[in-house]
Parts: sequence; C-alpha cells; structure tokens
Amino acid sequence: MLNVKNLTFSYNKTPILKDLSFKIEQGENLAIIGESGSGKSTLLKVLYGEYDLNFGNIYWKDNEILGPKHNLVVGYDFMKYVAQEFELMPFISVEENIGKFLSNFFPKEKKERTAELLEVVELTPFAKTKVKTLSGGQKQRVALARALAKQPEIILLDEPFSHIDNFKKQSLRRNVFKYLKEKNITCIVATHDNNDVLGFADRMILLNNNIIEVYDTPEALYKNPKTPLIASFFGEFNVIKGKIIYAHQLQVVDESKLKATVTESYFKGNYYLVEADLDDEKVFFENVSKLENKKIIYLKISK
Ligand SMILES: Nc1ncnc2c1ncn2[C@@H]1O[C@H](COP(=O)(O)OP(=O)(O)OP(=O)(O)O)[C@@H](O)[C@H]1O
Repeated sequence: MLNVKNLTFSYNKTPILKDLSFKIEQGENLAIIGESGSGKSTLLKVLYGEYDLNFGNIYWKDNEILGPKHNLVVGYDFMKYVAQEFELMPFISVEENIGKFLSNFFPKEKKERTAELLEVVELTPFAKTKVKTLSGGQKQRVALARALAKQPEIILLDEPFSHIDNFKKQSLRRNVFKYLKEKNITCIVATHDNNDVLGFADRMILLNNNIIEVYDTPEALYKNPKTPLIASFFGEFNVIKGKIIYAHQLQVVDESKLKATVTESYFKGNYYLVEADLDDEKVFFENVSKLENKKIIYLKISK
C-alpha cells in the first residue's frame, strides 16, 4: 500500500502541495488530474523521492520514501517513474533500451521479457531500430516498456500517452493498463485526458489550489460533479439555475420553459454539439442533426 501522510512541498517559498493525504492499495490505478500548473508532475516527482518534503511522510509498504538528503541515488527498485521528458539511449536499438537493466545471466528470460513488452507497447516491428530514428510517440512507448522491464511494484506515469497519435492511443492505453492490472502493479497516472481515467482508474484525485479538492471514484465524480472544474474534465457542460448539466443531458423538445436560440452547430461524429443562447447565457447540448442558426428551440433537462 502507498500511504501519503500530510505531504507538503514547495520548490522555494510558495507551497505547491499542501497537506496531501491519501492511500492506494497494491494493484490499484490512481489518476491525478488538475489544471496545468496545479502540481501533478511535482506530486509524481515527490512520490518518487526526487525532492525532500517540507513536511509529511510517504510510505510504500514498510519503506519510507525519502528525498535526496537521505539517499545518494534518487529512486527505489520497487518503483519506476516515466517522466514527460524520457531519457533513452539514442544510439542503441529499441530492444536494447528495453532490456538495458535486465540481467545478462538469464538470456532466455531477457529475450522473452523484452518480446512481451514490445508486444504491450506495439513496437515489435521496431525491435532492431535505433532509438534516435524514432518519432516522439514511439520513444514514449520505449520509455514505458523500459520502465516495466524489471516489473516494478509501483509505476508513476506522467501524461503517458501524450505524444501518441490517436490511431494508436486507444489500443495502447488498453494494453498498458490491462498489463498493469494483470501483473498487480500499482499505477499513478498524471493526466489531462479523461480517456486515461474513465474505464481504467479505480480512484482519482483532483489537485486545485495546492490541495486535494476531491478524491473519489471516476464514476462518483462523473455522476455528481460538485464543481465546474470537475465537470469540465469529463466534457462540455452548462450551469443552469445553479446546477451542473452535461451537454448530453439537454434535449430538444416541442415545448418547455427553457427557450433558446441556436447560434452554432459543431460536427462531432455521431452527433452535433449545438451552441445556443438561453436567457443571454451560452448553453451547449448534443443533437443528432445540425440545427439552423437563429432557430428557436425548447430544451429539457434529462437525468
Ligand atoms: N523545478 C522547479 N522549480 C520551481 N518551480 C517549479 C519547478 N517545477 C515546477 N515548478 C512550478 O510548480 C508548479 C506546478 O508545476 P507542475 O509541473 O507540477 O504542474 P502540472 O500540474 O504537472 O502542470 P502540467 O499539466 O502543465 O504538466 C508550477 O507553478 C510550476 O511553475
């Protein structure tokens, strides 16, 4: 179990993380979300032992995670961290990078493990390719596989799929999170992307104003977003009479008290996101077809 108690951290005088406490069990997937600059990357680095805390403690099982004041070398064998800037060895191949920290005393195991991880990150055809010739997204996948090579107990991922194109992203995300669950590896992922969270995270933390604003399951937060900031992570939303209403919860009906004028329709694939004026406020809702600008419509809020 990871046990974070009253963690407080600042780079200089201004605190970035104030009095954070949370726990996660072995094998759980925790997502850290928050606006840019809210401290997501800082939290991962602090959990990794890259900095000394101002106050508080971090424990992984019985080990206290301590910063550079207490350790000559940053990091622990049971934990891996994949940063936004991945440091790979450019002049050796993809498979050599992945196998770099695996023992040469067990060549068969090393080969099998490397092949398994190449499959997970969908880079088998690039096994012999030199890393310096890869794209940013391919390098990100090598960094992920390398972090998994020695099977850590806990892995910290900072925006793990940010460089990966939309064609690959869906299947890669499923592969990686499925692999982590199968191997019972605890995962903490900092992300801006709700697709990294929904369907994968067991719990999520929203960092805001230097504190944990909410800590709950994605389902609970999605169904009952207490603040606009939470709702905005999941999608387009409106605040109507003080209530947060997602765009998909508004429907066009023949008559209602919510009379609005269409101002724009955006094609979104299997629906249009329609923008309209409702009592001089902008509202967004989903509709199967495009609606003419200036059309008067009536809206109903569904559950
Ligand atoms: N090495 C550093 N020294 C001083 N301040 C820093 C350092 N690294 C980050 N910060 C500051 O700490 C705050 C949090 O930064 P951090 O990178 O943790 O945010 P983030 O939520 O990960 O942002 P993003 O989503 O943009 O990656 C920011 O105000 C940033 O300027």
